[in-house]
Amino acid sequence: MVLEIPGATHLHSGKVRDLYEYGDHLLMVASDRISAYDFSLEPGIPDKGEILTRMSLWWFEQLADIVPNHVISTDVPEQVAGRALIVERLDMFPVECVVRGYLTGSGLADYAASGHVCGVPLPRGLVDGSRLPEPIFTPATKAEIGDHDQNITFDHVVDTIGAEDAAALRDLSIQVYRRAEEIARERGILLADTKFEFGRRPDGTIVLADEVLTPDSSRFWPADAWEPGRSQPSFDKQFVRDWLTSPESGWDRDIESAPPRLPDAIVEKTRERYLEAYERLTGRSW
Ligand SMILES: N#Cc1c(N)ncnc1-c1cnn(Cc2cccc(F)c2)c1
Repeated sequence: MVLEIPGATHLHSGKVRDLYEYGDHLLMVASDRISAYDFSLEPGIPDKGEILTRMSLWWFEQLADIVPNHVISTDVPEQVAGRALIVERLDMFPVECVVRGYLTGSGLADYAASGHVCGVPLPRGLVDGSRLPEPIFTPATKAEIGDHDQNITFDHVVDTIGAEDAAALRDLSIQVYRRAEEIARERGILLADTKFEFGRRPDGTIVLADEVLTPDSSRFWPADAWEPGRSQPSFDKQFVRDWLTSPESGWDRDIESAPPRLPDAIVEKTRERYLEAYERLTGRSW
């Protein structure tokens, strides 16, 4: 459901966020929607959009010394107060800048098939959840709605945007990941991987855009439950995943039907996990 927002023209909707033209700028709106197993679930998680917007803002502040960002203002229309940002309109690079510090998901699948991820060779013997010797840049192409991003090689990025910008995005992405991973780990959260989007200003400056380092753009794992060799619990989505895959939900993931509505208890526990992630990372109380 696209909101009618005075002064804003709807541009694009993702699974959990919406983008609007807003004068000379853009309005990026985070919904309370949550997605799992490639479905947008019902109901939304109360305050999720605001919690993740505040988290993203906090990260932009922590990273401002190493990379400029696109945030212009938080003075947004009343309808989306707290869960939207006015951002600078940039010329976006058509690359999902993924950095992985741990091996799982599509990275693990590529590694199992080839010993490489996005053309990057990895040591033998790694398992689900293994920490990588060094964080790796594993870019992807932006998928169409409903499709998965496609992992690509660095050379493909060079062919797409040129060698200078490709190297700049790689180096910036890894530098930002390293800083964020250390901050999160000190607070008991493992930043397994994350996805950045960058754009360019008319003067050529490369700017960190989109949302950053939220549980929607990253894998957040509780550090005290980390155990390589199996699937790691998600910091924020594990209650949802466990309920959906339990007999109680009656959902059969294999027949690709839409999942049932989440029970209130699961919604509330999930809201508390987003709050816990926000308060632990930022040190700020909600
Ligand atoms: N951020 C940013 C941005 C910018 N600062 N300038 C120009 N374009 C974008 C832009 C275009 N698509 N997206 C992804 C996106 C974000 C939010 C909600 C969505 F539905 C989809 C980002």
